[in-house]
Amino acid sequence: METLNTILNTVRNINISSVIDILIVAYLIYRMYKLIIETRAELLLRGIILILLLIPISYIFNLTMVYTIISKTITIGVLTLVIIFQPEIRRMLEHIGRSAFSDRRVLRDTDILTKVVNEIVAAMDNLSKTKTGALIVIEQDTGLGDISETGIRIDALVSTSLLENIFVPNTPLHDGATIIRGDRIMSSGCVLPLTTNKDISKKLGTRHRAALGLSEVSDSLILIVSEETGTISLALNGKLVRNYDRDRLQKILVKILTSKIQKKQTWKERMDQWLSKKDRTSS
Ligand SMILES: Nc1ncnc2c1ncn2[C@@H]1O[C@H](COP(=O)(O)OP(=O)(O)OP(=O)(O)O)[C@@H](O)[C@H]1O
Repeated sequence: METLNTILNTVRNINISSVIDILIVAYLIYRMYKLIIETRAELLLRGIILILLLIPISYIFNLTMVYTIISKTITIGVLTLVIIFQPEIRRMLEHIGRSAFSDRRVLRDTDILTKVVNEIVAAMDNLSKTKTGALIVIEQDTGLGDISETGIRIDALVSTSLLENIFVPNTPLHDGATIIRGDRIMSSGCVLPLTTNKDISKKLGTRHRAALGLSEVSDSLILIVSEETGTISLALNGKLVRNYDRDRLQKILVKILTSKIQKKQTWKERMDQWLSKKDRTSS
């Protein structure tokens, strides 16, 4: 009866700020869940949930030793979690920042986007045919200013011939990654963070590990040409997909980058686009 009264009292005390409070916490938990699921943190999270479940169980069944150990180590546990989940927490905060503020790094014009993609894809295709190792990063919402500073500043319009030139073996810029922001090549010879994922194939060398590493801590699209096989791969959100041919690469890049544009368009921009399309078809 007492429990029922407590529940009723709590329900009676719910006001608009409690609802907002609950919604914010639910949203944060949901984002955290989405980021953790299918990552190396997923198994860890299951283990933690299991340990947390042991607290009420040990309390109910009077398992004094288990209860004392778990409840006493929980504070250290929280600190350890922050350290272990650091990349995931970082990604979550960046996601929240991204949804809150619009960014101008991403291409907003579909015509320019198509042109930039065409130039990149043609370069990737040629580099693949000549088995020239290459690492190209297309920056999205996560700013890569710090990584760009590890290389040599270029600041030139994206073009197939320039990209091909950059990766000519034994030239000063060929080592490391080339970073593209919008329709410009920002810099080349940049050093990317290597992945710490122990599950990836031993056959993959540092170029692919560097691509995966950056894709784990940013939303960039990272393209790789293998020097050994000429294979084209794409790293995105901590995953590496291999064996792209020219057509598939073109399609996937346009698809991902266009969806970014659409997400970022304001209602006014969408309306203007719709009206201009309508004008074109009626004239
Ligand atoms: N941290 C890094 N950031 C950027 N580029 C890197 C990094 N580490 C290595 N690279 C690039 O990768 C090259 C070495 O590639 P390696 O042969 O080890 O990789 P791989 O994944 O086996 O690729 P490939 O199939 O082309 O041989 C280096 O010469 C350098 O250009």
